[in-house]
Amino acid sequence: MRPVIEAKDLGIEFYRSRRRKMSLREIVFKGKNLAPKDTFWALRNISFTVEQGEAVGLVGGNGSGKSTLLKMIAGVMIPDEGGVKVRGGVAPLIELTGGFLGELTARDNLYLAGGLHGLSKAQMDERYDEIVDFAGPQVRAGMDMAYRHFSSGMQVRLAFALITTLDEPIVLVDEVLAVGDRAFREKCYLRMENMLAGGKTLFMVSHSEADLRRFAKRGLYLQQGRLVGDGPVEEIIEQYNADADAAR
Ligand SMILES: Nc1ncnc2c1ncn2[C@@H]1O[C@H](COP(=O)(O)OP(=O)(O)OP(=O)(O)O)[C@@H](O)[C@H]1O
Repeated sequence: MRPVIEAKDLGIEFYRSRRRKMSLREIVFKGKNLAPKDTFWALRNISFTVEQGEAVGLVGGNGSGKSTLLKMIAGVMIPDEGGVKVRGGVAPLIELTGGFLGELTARDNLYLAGGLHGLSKAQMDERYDEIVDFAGPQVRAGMDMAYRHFSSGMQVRLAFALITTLDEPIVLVDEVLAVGDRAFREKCYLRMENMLAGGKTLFMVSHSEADLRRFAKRGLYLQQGRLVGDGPVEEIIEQYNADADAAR
């Protein structure tokens, strides 16, 4: 079977700071910015494949490139080198805002996001109650409010309820789950287990060993933008912990 995610020599370069303004002298004499390009590779030479139904946990220190990798798989960031092929749609929960628009009501955001993932208004009507029930009574009470007035926990509740209700075969989950309260996290865990049992592919970022052990069979380990580990999740956690201990 062909892999559902196929990253090949993936790389992305970022500016460390905003490009500085050109000086008058540069404009007059050169017409171009003489400052050296202050960039770095947030990710480079990243290659891996994920098969359908796999549960992969991505680990790495702060700033190692985890969220950036998720965004490239989701297609919201474009690599500067190499590429990532994704077969089948992706439902990403990668930022608190979940790509939702702050000025629109939560309800309009749901329909808009559903539409982006190929669901018609009638299909969203059918799923609306299931999504909002899962998100909880506070969210239901706020569905006609501008999304930006939602607390961060409420935002995650709605975004998680939505992405796990879509039909997309690949689900990406960033650390955002940590924002939910305990009762909600437990509901999310059950839903993630059901999704995996149903054959969906899960790609998650987590700093929680318990979560990684519970959901991921395989681990990928990023260190300063390089993929330094790919194997059974238990071994990857050990490798990551050993490096963290050595760095202390
Ligand atoms: N749009 C951007 N422009 C410039 N630099 C960026 C941009 N997005 C991320 N970075 C930088 O790229 C690096 C990787 O960031 P990323 O958010 O992917 O790390 P992470 O592993 O998810 O970190 P954390 O565990 O703290 O969430 C960091 O140095 C970050 O400052």
